[in-house]
Amino acid sequence: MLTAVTRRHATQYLRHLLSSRIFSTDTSTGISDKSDPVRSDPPPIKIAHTSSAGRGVFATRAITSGDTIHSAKPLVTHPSLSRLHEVCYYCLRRKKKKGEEGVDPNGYYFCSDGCREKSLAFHEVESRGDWSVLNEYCRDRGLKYPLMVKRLACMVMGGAVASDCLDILQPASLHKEMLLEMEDEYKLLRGSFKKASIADESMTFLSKEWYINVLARLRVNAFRIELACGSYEDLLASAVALVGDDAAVGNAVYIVSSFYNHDCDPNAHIVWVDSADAKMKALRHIEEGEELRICYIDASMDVEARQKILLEGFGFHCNCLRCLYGE
Ligand SMILES: C[S@@+](CC[C@H](N)C(=O)[O-])C[C@H]1O[C@@H](n2cnc3c(N)ncnc32)[C@H](O)[C@@H]1O
Repeated sequence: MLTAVTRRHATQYLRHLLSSRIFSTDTSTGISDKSDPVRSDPPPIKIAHTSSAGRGVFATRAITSGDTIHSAKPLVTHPSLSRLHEVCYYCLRRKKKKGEEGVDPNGYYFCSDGCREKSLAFHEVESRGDWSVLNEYCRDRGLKYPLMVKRLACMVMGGAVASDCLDILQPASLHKEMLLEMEDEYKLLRGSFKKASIADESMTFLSKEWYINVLARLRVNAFRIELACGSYEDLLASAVALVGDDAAVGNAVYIVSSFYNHDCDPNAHIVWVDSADAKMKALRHIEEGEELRICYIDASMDVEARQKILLEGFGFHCNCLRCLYGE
């Protein structure tokens, strides 16, 4: 539950986001899709309370099927462990050619000087640590969120973001086993920073409570990113990755996109083309005032499977029309 102070803070923060590049309608540095120009400001949405799903995103005017509703830049990204040296360490764009071009001394690839520059704030801190133990821990258990928390902690230490920048997002409710697991992850993370000789003053925010708070928000709000295949080679690489069940290039969290609620028959969806820069698109005609909803899961699953995943992963019983009719 938001307190009065955090609610005021959240409102100010949202205002800031709506006028900032995090919530962007500018495609010049994001995905460029000249055949489908993004409409000019302001974006046709507002965030408001829903009757049964907390806050949600509503259309402020009619939106045509296929329109880009808005573009979105991630606040935090992290490549999948199996793709660490195959995708841009900042925007998750796939490495085009084999070879050393754009690769830093640690073997990480940056697709452009822009991405290298934007990652300076966290990469300087991150490259001081030895993350092999944390990576191994995550790889063994199939975890991805601890890596995003590590990246966020480096961003905070590098001065790129405030330590409470995700507080506005809804957290997952956590059970006891999850909390115990998080305590271990926290110790591992803090220990790795200590070994990297990060000064205690730079880590004052990095408490166990901060770790749990951030991870609880990532659990509900982070997106798993699978890029469209741009070439025959990409297509084959994806097919190979699927054998290892890891087709995702990485994970990312966005602020405004995190306010979209779920429907098993959604009217909007999030699209990535070649990087973590995303677009929200309308799947059908949307009336002014209608709530925009995306599908969090594979919509082709049967109703029981969908209900189970939504309850266990996101903590709610879906009562969309498809679920009500048992479709
Ligand atoms: C990504 S957030 C969406 C924004 C959220 N409603 C908020 O106020 O920040 C996901 C959470 O929203 C709620 N939610 C999303 N879709 C829902 C639905 N169809 N029915 C009930 N709750 C839903 C659940 O609590 C879920 O964990």
